[in-house]
Amino acid sequence: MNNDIEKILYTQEQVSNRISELATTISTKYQDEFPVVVPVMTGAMIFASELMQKLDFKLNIDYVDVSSYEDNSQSSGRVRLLRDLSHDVNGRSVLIVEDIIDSGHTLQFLNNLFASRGAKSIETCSLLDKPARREVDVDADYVGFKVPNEFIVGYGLDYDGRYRNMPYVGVLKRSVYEN
Ligand SMILES: O=P(O)(O)OC[C@H]1O[C@H](OP(=O)(O)OP(=O)(O)O)[C@H](O)[C@@H]1O
Ligand code: HPA
Repeated sequence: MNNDIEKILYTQEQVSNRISELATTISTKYQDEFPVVVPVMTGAMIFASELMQKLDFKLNIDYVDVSSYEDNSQSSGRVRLLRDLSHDVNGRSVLIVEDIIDSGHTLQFLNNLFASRGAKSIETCSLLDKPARREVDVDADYVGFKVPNEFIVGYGLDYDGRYRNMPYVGVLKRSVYEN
């Protein structure tokens, strides 16, 4: 285990098994929908690539890149769209794929954006949910795991651009970000 990690919350095997369960649930729901699936870069890329391979229905893959964490561990509440969709979502079902819902600002911003463009339905699948930190009233429709109010890294989640490629979900030691 990486020295900066306090503890492992979910191993690679546990995460992969949960992703399979999520994919089965979502596949039942989306058989006739032909949705646009929208991973939110950069954090969701590792989870989304595994999830999307297990989704068993017709879909388009797109992505957005947004940013709200300017000082690396605190949400600014101001979400910036760094890369927009290439698909028109007017009249389409949209499935947002996130790595984590924390304050909820990112998800609220994306829900509003896609609703304003006339999406037929908007749902979210997030690998992790940290409900203790919610600042706005949004929730994911499909959640892999609820996590405690700690700073989480691995499986796509970063601190200062690092740890995204760790093949497990872990808690970052406070000493790494509290100085
Ligand atoms: O619910 P919130 O408080 O908005 O936090 C969740 C968002 O924050 C992180 O993204 P970040 O902006 O750090 O970019 P990244 O995906 O490139 O790490 C994470 O990947 C989510 O998209
Ligand atoms: O706990 C977290 N870890 C990494 N990125 C995040 N973005 C929001 N919350 C987190």
